[in-house]
Amino acid sequence: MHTVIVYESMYGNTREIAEAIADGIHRADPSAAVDCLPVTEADADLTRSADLLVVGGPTHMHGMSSSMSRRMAASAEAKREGHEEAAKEAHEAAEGQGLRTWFRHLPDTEHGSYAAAFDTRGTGAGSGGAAPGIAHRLERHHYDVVAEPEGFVVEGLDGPLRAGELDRARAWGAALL
Ligand SMILES: Cc1cc2nc3c(=O)[nH]c(=O)nc-3n(C[C@H](O)[C@H](O)[C@H](O)COP(=O)(O)O)c2cc1C
Repeated sequence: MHTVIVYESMYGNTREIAEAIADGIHRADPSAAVDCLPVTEADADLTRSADLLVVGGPTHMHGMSSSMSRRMAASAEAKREGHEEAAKEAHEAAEGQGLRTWFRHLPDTEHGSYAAAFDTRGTGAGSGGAAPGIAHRLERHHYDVVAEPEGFVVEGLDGPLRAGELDRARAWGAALL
């Protein structure tokens, strides 16, 4: 069983959730091969080799990020004092491709692979979520989406994650197997 986890992250919270999901899969099946990598490094050969493809990103404007929302995220961070390192990372993420572009180049799966989608999102009731849009795109590429799209909560625009979300991500990952 080979799992590939692909994430987009401006401030690092979605990356932390992705790594916790990988950890949960490892704990559930120590023999499972798990690759966890940013969307800028996930090429077609790797995704083609996956039996299970897990994709996640931050919620921006109620859905998946766009090049505009990623630029907004980078400039919001640049205005915050003491956040120089985070602002640099957000700027680099904004310059690179996001999940929408990545999906345009994702080859259809040829052997009916499984998939799942997650996002990070704010605490508000009407926060929306990126995961339904991600799941929809996975289905369009003929993936068999095996779990309800899941959202993990961040406390502020740039985090931190709400207490308990990393444990919940580990459990969610383990339940995918
Ligand atoms: C431009 C922008 C728009 C956002 N819009 C929403 C939103 O509509 N709903 C929501 O729950 N969170 C929203 N957020 C908060 C993000 O979900 C949060 O920054 C993200 O989960 C952090 O993940 P990351 O650290 O991986 O980038 C927005 C953030 C930015 C920067």
